[in-house]
Amino acid sequence: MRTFFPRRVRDYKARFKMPGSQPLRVACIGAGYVGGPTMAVIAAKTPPEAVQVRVLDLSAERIAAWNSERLPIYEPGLSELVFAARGRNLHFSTAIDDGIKWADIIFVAVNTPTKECGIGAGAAADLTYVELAARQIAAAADTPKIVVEKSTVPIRTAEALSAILEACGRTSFEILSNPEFLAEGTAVRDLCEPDRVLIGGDLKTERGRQALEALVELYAYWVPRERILTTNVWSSELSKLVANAFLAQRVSSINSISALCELSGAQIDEVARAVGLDRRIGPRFLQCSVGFGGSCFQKDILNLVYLCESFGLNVVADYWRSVIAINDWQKQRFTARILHSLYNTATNKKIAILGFAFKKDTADTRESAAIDVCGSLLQECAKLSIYDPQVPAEQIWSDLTRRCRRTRDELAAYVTLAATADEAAAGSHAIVILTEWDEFRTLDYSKMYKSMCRPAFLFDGRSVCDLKALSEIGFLCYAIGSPDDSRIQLR
Ligand SMILES: NC(=O)C1=CN([C@@H]2O[C@H](COP(=O)(O)OP(=O)(O)OC[C@H]3O[C@@H](n4cnc5c(N)ncnc54)[C@H](O)[C@@H]3O)[C@@H](O)[C@H]2O)C=CC1
Ligand SMILES: O=C(O)[C@H]1O[C@H](OP(=O)(O)OP(=O)(O)OC[C@H]2O[C@@H](n3ccc(=O)[nH]c3=O)[C@H](O)[C@@H]2O)[C@H](O)[C@@H](O)[C@@H]1O
Repeated sequence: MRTFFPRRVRDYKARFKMPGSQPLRVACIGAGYVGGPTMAVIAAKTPPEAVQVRVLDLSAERIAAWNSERLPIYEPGLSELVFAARGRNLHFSTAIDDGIKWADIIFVAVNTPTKECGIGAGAAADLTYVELAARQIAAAADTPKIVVEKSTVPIRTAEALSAILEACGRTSFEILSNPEFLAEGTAVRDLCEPDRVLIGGDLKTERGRQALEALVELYAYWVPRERILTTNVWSSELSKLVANAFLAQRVSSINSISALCELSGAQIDEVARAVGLDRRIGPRFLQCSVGFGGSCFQKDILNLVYLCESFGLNVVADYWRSVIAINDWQKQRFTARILHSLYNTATNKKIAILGFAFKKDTADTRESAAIDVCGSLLQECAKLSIYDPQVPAEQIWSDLTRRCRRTRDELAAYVTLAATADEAAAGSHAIVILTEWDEFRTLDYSKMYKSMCRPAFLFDGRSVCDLKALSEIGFLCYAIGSPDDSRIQLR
């Protein structure tokens, strides 16, 4: 059989124990939320004699953090994995060219944000970083490589990658698509026990099949074979966008119904439970909220919309665009409700913001609903006291200065960062819950109430509170999807 890759790539799993055999060399360009945890799990799940992993990034600061005691991202269970594998078969480095030369398999897990200018601005994916990574690989590689598209990319990006690599490189490349489905906050669990691993490859050529099999073998160390799905490259690329679009669509669907519940007397949790018990629908992703955030849902739907439009499928594009429209509306609706309840003026009123991350168990704030809600309240000249258990202060300042287009000094008159929820609430007119951190479920709300102005309001954007208990304490409450507290002014 003709072989294209070094011997250690073929059947390495069976051979690694043979004297003189070398481990498979895996590199990853991009040490972010995906590259870091994914490589940590590969290293943790494979014997060092069989697999060695290098994570590469342009950012010296990020790499230094991965090599330190304080990792650059917060993810439950991650530090334990990294500390155990680091130096054994997991290495973090800025020596990108070296890493490329060294590797057999190179994952590309760089960022693919929404384009900010030019054709497709505001919708298409910006593939600058992917292309740069491809050019770096082409320039440095001198032996055959398997290049794995891990970043989320538009359909047919592999074709562009292949063209760049083949045109500029001195060796041959095989491109695989292997999109990542981990969710932040549960990344380690998702990677260790994935619902599926999706690998797209060129099934028509022997070389393509060999590359695909090498990656399957790598995952097969810990993922049952039946959960490793192989498809053609285009199906794999598109499946990732579609999976995110479907998830986001569920959140927008339940959020749209939350508005109806508030006006009609139905209770969103009860509706979601009743609907989700139908096995055809299922119970997950039916939690109403102030709006979905995170770096990917909006960007990937926009990407899908752009793709549909470029194929002339405008009705399909409009359908998916409405998922984002509902999300934007939900955030605006929530903020408007706060304002109306506070007698239509928030000027100089202290408001306690509990939670700034886009979901619990992460310090990530990308596209967090909190940024929009806080930004709108600041436009109303409210004084915000923000508490989040994980998000660093610098991140909050950076998000708010960008959102409000004001300097930190200008904002400092209106924003303070609190060290505890109690501190944020003291002297405030209202508590606003924007992230579903577990600790917000068990706060001493009676104590907080005593330290607040009267009437004391609580706006729950995440359904974490027991509204009945809070009402008994004396709070005037509004929770998304719950029938309105008749004591609150609505218009
Ligand atoms: N964040 C998430 O939960 C998920 C993200 N994804 C996708 O994975 C990709 C990466 O996302 P994140 O890890 O969140 O991004 P990130 O922004 O956290 O990390 C990307 C890293 O790539 C580095 N980088 C960019 N160009 C480089 C180059 N040429 N050479 C070396 N390093 C380079 C950046 O310095 C950065 O550290 C995106 O396409 C995203 O859509 C997929 C699933 C989940
Ligand atoms: O491509 C990606 O980046 C990832 O995007 C999401 O993961 P993530 O954004 O980390 O987190 P989710 O748990 O999906 O939550 C996204 C947003 O939806 C919100 N959400 C989620 C579920 C729900 O029922 N209600 C709800 O409002 C969350 O609070 C959060 O703001 C997907 O779940 C991952 O499969 C995917 O890999």
